Amino acid sequence: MNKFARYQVRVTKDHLVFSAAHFITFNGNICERLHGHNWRVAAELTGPLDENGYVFDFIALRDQLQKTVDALDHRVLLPTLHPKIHVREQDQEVEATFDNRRWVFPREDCILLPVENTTAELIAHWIGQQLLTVIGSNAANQIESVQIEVEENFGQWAICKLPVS
Ligand SMILES: Nc1nc2c(c(=O)[nH]1)N=C([C@H](O)[C@H](O)COP(=O)(O)OP(=O)(O)OP(=O)(O)O)CN2
Repeated sequence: MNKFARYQVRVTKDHLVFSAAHFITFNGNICERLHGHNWRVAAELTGPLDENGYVFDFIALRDQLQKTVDALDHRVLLPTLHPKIHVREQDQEVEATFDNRRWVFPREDCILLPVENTTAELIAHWIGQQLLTVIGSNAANQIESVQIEVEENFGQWAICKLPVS
């Protein structure tokens, strides 16, 4: 075996897609209108081979990623760390405000994400963190990094690579 070889596994599937609504701010004070995308997700893990000759079991990776994707599907994505979009949970509803604009959604239709803006990059970051909490490096695997790719619109991908300590 070549000791300098590096291995990766990558998973992407037609069903690793979530349909969700969001709005972001950009260039300081511009806030988009609420709109939706069919976001496609791919994951890639890097690390040494285990006794099976695996970096990580594709099937376990696919199934874990599917759980996170399903949690986002048919939801409104709201950022809880945005400096100007204020998100408040109230009984059965969630209220979001930005300057003099206000949106109210049923609580169960929303997912509140601890991100500063629901950009594809920060959604990819959050998905990567979710994956790491479950499959993080341990005795059974020695994953070195997790890379999540999120396609917001055809051919428009954001990629977040998280090193595993
Ligand atoms: N690097 C990033 N760039 C942009 C992001 C992002 O998350 N990361 N997001 C946006 C907006 O969300 C924008 O709404 C993207 O929507 P999209 O539908 O792709 O843009 P268009 O309006 O050009 O597409 P239509 O198909 O014409 O609706 C922008 N940039």
